[in-house]
Order: sequence, then C-alpha cells, then structure tokens
Amino acid sequence: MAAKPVDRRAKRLVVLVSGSGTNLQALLDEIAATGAETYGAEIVAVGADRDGIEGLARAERAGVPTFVRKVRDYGTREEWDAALAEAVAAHEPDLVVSAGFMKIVGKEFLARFGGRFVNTHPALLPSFPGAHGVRDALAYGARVTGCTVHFVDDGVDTGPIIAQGVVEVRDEDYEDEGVALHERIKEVERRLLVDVVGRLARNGYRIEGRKVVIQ
Ligand SMILES: Nc1nc2c(c(=O)[nH]1)N[C@@H](CN(C=O)c1ccc(C(=O)N[C@@H](CCC(=O)O)C(=O)O)cc1)CN2
Ligand SMILES: NCC(=O)N[C@@H]1O[C@H](COP(=O)([O-])[O-])[C@@H](O)[C@H]1O
Repeated sequence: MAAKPVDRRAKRLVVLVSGSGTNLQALLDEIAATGAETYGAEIVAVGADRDGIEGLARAERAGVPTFVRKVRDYGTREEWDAALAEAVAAHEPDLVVSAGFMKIVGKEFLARFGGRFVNTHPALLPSFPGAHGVRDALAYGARVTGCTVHFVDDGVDTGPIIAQGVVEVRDEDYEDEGVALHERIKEVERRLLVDVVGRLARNGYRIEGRKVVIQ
C-alpha cells in the first residue's frame, strides 16, 4: 500500500493565554526567525479568558488577531466553553496550544479539539497537576521538578505526555515562594514547547493510548 503523503503546508495554530505570554513569544520568535513553512506552523490567532494581559499585547505587536472570552460574560460554564470553542474554530486551527491558559475546558471544546489540543504545565506530570504546579512541588519538598507538554483530555493535566524537561530545586527556592524556580522552569519550557509544536506540525503524530508517537 502506498505511504500517506506528508502534508507539508504550515499548520494553523491558535494559542490560548491568560498571563505574560512568554511561551507564546517563544513560538512567535521561532516562527519569525525560521519562517512558517520551515518551522511547520503559523499562529493564526491568540485567544484569552481575560483582557489587559501582556500575552494579548504580544500578539497585537506581532500583528496576530486576538479574541477574549470571559467566563463571567456567559450564563453558565458550558455556554462559555461552547463560545470559546466557536471562537477558536473560526480560525480553523490544525492545533490549539494552551500556553499558560488558566481555565479548564469542557466537553464541547474537547469534542471539537480533543487530540489536537496541547498544554504546557510547570511540573513533571503526573505529579503536581492543576493551577499551582510550582508552589505544590515546593510544598511537597520535591528536589527535582520541571515541565510537561501533553495533549489535553477531560481530566486536569491527565492527558498523554508528549515531552518533559527536568529542573533541579535549589535550597534558596524556598525563600521566594518559587518565583526564581518558575523562571528556571519557564526557560526550559519555552524551548521544549517550541521544539514539540514544530515536530508535531512538521511530522504528524498519532496517539496510541497513553503514548504519543511523532512520525
Ligand atoms: N480539560 C482540561 N482543560 C485544561 C487542561 C487540562 O488538562 N484539561 N490544562 C489546562 C492548564 N492548566 C494547567 O496546565 C490548568 C489551568 C487552570 C486550572 C484551574 O484550576 N483553573 C480554574 C480557574 C483559575 C483561574 O482563573 O486563575 C478554573 O478553570 O476554574 C487548572 C489547570 C488548560 N485547560
Ligand atoms: N497549569 C497551567 C500553568 O500553570 N501554566 C503555566 O503558566 C506559565 C505561563 O507563562 P507565560 O504566560 O509566560 O507563557 C507557564 O509556566 C505555564 O506552564
């Protein structure tokens, strides 16, 4: 049987953010430096759950369209989830990237983007899932932590792992509530996310149970 032809067009990415957007910036910088065709992807829109954040300002400076869908503007969480899914779908993404997006998405979003929704998390999953991965690792007394890039499923940070990076915890990390530790994690995380998204986009992938195979 003939092999499936490789799809060489630049894949369409929608990136979701809630804060400073340094992971988004790393993707923007790499695409600007390498070119969308060589990198394998272009960012077609950036979405957020709040306004007034540096993540949206970074997108605007790069000339990328933005949208905001706030939970409080909808009657129920389900309505917000459907509105977020609709806003993302309008940009016809091949992949959606949660880069510091601080909201759990629900059934409607996952029905449309499950299997192509990637999240980056600042801990070595399955340890320390949730909104406070850095703080929770320190509180537990972990001596190593790091970051995990994974596909999103209907749990919280439970989906199939694509790649991880390790960062050592230093004694002084207990003195600033994890601020410096989070910065060291983010240095590793930005490189990991840029590498993973590029490889997924260029090579294609399949998810076999809990294993992600990048072709
Ligand atoms: N269905 C899923 N949605 C999301 C996942 C996921 O694994 N499954 N990952 C997140 C990102 N994430 C950590 O990586 C994360 C973000 C936020 C929370 C959380 O508890 N959020 C609260 C609100 C907190 C706030 O607004 O500051 C909430 O959603 O109500 C946990 C984990 C992307 N989405
Ligand atoms: N659970 C989700 C979570 O904690 N996400 C984390 O928020 C930071 C966003 O930084 P950035 O806005 O500078 O890219 C990143 O460290 C990301 O892993």
